[in-house]
Amino acid sequence: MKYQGFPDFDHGSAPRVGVLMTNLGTPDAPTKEALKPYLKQFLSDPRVVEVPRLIWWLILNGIILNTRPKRSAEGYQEVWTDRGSPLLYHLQDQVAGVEKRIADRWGDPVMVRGAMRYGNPSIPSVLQEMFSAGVQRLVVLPLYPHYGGPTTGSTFDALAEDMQQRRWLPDLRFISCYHDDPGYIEAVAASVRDHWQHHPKADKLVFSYHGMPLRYLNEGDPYHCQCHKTTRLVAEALGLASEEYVTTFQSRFGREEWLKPYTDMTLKELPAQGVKSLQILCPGFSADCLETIEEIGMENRDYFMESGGERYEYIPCLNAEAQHLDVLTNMIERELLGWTSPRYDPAQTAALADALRS
Ligand SMILES: C=CC1=C(C)c2cc3[nH]c(cc4nc(cc5[nH]c(cc1n2)c(C)c5CCC(=O)O)C(CCC(=O)O)=C4C)c(C)c3C=C
Ligand SMILES: [Fe+2]
Ligand SMILES: [Fe+2]
Repeated sequence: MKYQGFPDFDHGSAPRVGVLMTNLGTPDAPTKEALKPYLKQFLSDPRVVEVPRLIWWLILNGIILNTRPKRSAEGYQEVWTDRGSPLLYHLQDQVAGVEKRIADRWGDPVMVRGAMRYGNPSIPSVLQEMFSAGVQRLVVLPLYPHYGGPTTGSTFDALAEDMQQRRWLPDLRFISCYHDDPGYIEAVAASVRDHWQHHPKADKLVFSYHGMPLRYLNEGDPYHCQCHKTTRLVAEALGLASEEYVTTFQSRFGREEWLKPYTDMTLKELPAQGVKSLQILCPGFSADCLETIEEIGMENRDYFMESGGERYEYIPCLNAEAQHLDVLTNMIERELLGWTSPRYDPAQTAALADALRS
């Protein structure tokens, strides 16, 4: 059978609206055995590594997958919790929070689920669950504020690849970015203001975003511009002058030139320029993960302090903070309009019925 369907579909059953929230992915355990298949899936994606396939296959299987899993597993061990990987439990909390908000306003026809682009729960397995439950209209929200081919673009590929196998396709709405959404900007600014309530302002506020090869920007990826726009809008909301903040790019991988300035190099240079205290945030990540907790919270702290820095504070991601959940829900609700309507409050409906009867 070429196309997968639901032969036992009950014609006439009520169609449902679904919301799928996705993030990048994470290994099932912080071990080199679990890292190897995870990194293989991730790094085999041509959206992530744009290198001719045969050359990359040799490098990936001959070198990277023999060395990187052990090193990455050590990093994951530093951040692993009782609930597993932070990226996964934050996604679970974000989904639960949005689900509750949507259920309160829209009722049962809307089904909210979370999935990971790589690893588990996989996008195909969650789509199968949603379509089996009768979802015929689907809103997809990749939890990346900034559009990037390796992240958002790749998420769309995974959806498309799944749907190429299906007989009955849903209506589809895909939120490709929200880097300048006023609610998101305000939530990021509020997280900084909140931090300033308990810690005096530092010499510099560093906005650190995940990097990508410079080549992707030169070939038209909007990610770099969107990151700079977020920084500008948050800085405006905070009333910062241009010398009070800087945008940097982290998590370089491989030998190619990536977006600059690099976070690690910048932090090593700042103390010599008179910056002794800094606060750093990662607005490109909707949830804390290896790249923020370990790389920014630990590794880069050491670089700054060893180079003469005196105070270093990491401001956490928005995670499942109430304001963030409101922002995500608002974005989704804008997409739901026209597909379904907010349900009536049952008490109000009963009162109206009583009033009509009397
Ligand atoms: C190899 C190239 C990579 C590109 C390009 C890239 C882009 C990119 N990534 C994120 C967000 C995340 N990356 C995460 C982990 C991660 N990223 C890479 C490589 C590239 N990323 C690797 C090899 C890894 C795995 C960890 C490691 O071995 O170092 C994560 C998840 C972290 C977790 O806790 O599980 C996120 C999130 C963005 C936003 C982005 C560019 C737009
Ligand atoms: Fe990455
Ligand atoms: Fe740009």
